[in-house]
Amino acid sequence: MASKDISTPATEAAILADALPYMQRYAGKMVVVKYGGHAMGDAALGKAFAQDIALLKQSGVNPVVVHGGGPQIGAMLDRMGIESTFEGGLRVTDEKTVEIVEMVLAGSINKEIVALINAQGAWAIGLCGKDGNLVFAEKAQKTVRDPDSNIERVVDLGFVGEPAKVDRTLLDQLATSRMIPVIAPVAPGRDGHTYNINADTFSGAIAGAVAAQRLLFLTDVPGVLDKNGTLIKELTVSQARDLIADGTISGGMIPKVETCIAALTRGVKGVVILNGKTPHAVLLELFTEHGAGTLIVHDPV
Ligand SMILES: Nc1ncnc2c1ncn2[C@@H]1O[C@H](COP(=O)(O)OP(=O)(O)O)[C@@H](O)[C@H]1O
Ligand SMILES: CC(=O)N[C@@H](CCC(=O)OP(=O)(O)O)C(=O)O
Repeated sequence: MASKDISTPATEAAILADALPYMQRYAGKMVVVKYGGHAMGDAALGKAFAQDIALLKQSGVNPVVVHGGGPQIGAMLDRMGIESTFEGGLRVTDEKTVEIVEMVLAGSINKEIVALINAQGAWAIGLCGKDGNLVFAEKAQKTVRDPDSNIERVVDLGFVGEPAKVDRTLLDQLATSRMIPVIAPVAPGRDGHTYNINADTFSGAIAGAVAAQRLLFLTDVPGVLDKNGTLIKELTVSQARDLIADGTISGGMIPKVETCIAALTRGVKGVVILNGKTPHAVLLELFTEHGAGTLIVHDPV
């Protein structure tokens, strides 16, 4: 049965009017939106995302988009017959793999998102860590704890980087212009190599450097789920650490939650993991009372 449209001019006006205090709260502030590879791929959802970003800028907010593309990199590596493995949610990245990663992230996906946003009458500009000295990487040092034996071991992830330095100059300049930065998570190291940085980690570093008002993670699940698959609406830092330690949070959710914790420590005001498959998830989260997903908060003092 088709759903009945119950909106009237009065209810539509009320929705717009209700958005006013939220718009005022975020006006002139930086909001970092991490657009995960799993949230991409559907044309209607992509358009809704682009409309949200364009509307944020139009209303005086300064959105900074950082995107992923893990599944898309995986598909390209498959096509090229290159095997790929993960350790603790991070892709082990050799010389051949980092070339493909840069091509897929800073090439095709970055430009697709820029084009989507610009199709909404906005001015998006595609960047990666290399542009304007935005981000310098250093080789990631990663230890992984085996959940069965509880033994920690050091893993060599190859050309996987951690953001070591973020220079906000370019982002500040763009914030005073009509431009919306769309950033791919690859960055140069001081050693001249290109490094593959997990997009969650990268977005956390950007959000920390600009002291973002909000850091939103758009993914393919409603938020952090408990062992029964039920959404956890609010999670303290210690509860989040416990869920990683007992294996409830695994795979790609690990860097996301670790980034949330680090971002809070760096002074980001609020971090939320939410379902990017909900149309207009960004607008609903920022400009209405219908915020969804998991809000990560400091431990009570
Ligand atoms: N406790 C959990 N709650 C929700 N998702 C989880 C949890 N543990 C692991 N995951 C996995 O994390 C995935 C999201 O991370 P990831 O695949 O990196 O997405 P993205 O591409 O959006 O960054 C989910 O699709 C889910 O499979
Ligand atoms: C080191 C590392 O794992 N890098 C990620 C970068 C892309 C990413 O993080 O994309 P999502 O946000 O869609 O997962 C990768 O190679 O898949």
